[in-house]
Amino acid sequence: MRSMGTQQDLRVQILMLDDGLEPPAYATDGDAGADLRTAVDVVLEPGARALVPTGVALALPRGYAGLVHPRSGLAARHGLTIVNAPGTIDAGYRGEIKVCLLNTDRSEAVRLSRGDRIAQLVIQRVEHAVFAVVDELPDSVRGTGGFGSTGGFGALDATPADLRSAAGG
Ligand SMILES: O=c1ccn([C@H]2C[C@H](O)[C@@H](COP(=O)(O)OP(=O)(O)OP(=O)(O)O)O2)c(=O)[nH]1
Ligand SMILES: [Mg+2]
Repeated sequence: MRSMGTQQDLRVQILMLDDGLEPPAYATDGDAGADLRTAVDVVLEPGARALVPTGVALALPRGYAGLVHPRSGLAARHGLTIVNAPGTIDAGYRGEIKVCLLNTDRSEAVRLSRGDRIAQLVIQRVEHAVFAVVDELPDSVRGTGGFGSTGGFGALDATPADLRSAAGG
């Protein structure tokens, strides 16, 4: 069932730069992402990428961002992903949303036709920080540990060869 919107839904103005395409829409009620369509036919050879126009421009309210995520079905079936996933659409951006698609499949080309749903736009609230430079940060349980410090993948200073031999390879 396609969502018709409720009173709580955020109103976002969109401009269709390509009248022949369907506007972004949530495929079923409650979906997080509204599907974006390609405005052009595209063939992506194995390993190739392309910046694909969607024919859509937005005016997001300040305090929101649009995140352009891959679609999991295309990813699982064809290896199609987005190079900069998730792409960030700033509230102040009024240009066309474009999607930097990448075919990660090693042997098959991905063929997309104008109007195909290629990505999904998740609109989220975002904080705008005021960065306060300090001399010392407050303590925390994690501290400075990162990059696998909680275990499972070897230590940060391990070489790729160490990691392979730890993995039995
Ligand atoms: O997948 C994306 C990512 C970004 N954009 C548009 C909207 C966004 O507001 C603008 C800038 O994106 P970003 O900040 O990620 O790119 P940048 O390389 O930092 O460019 P800029 O210097 O314009 O900020 O480009 C897209 O159309 N698709
Ligand atoms: Mg930027």
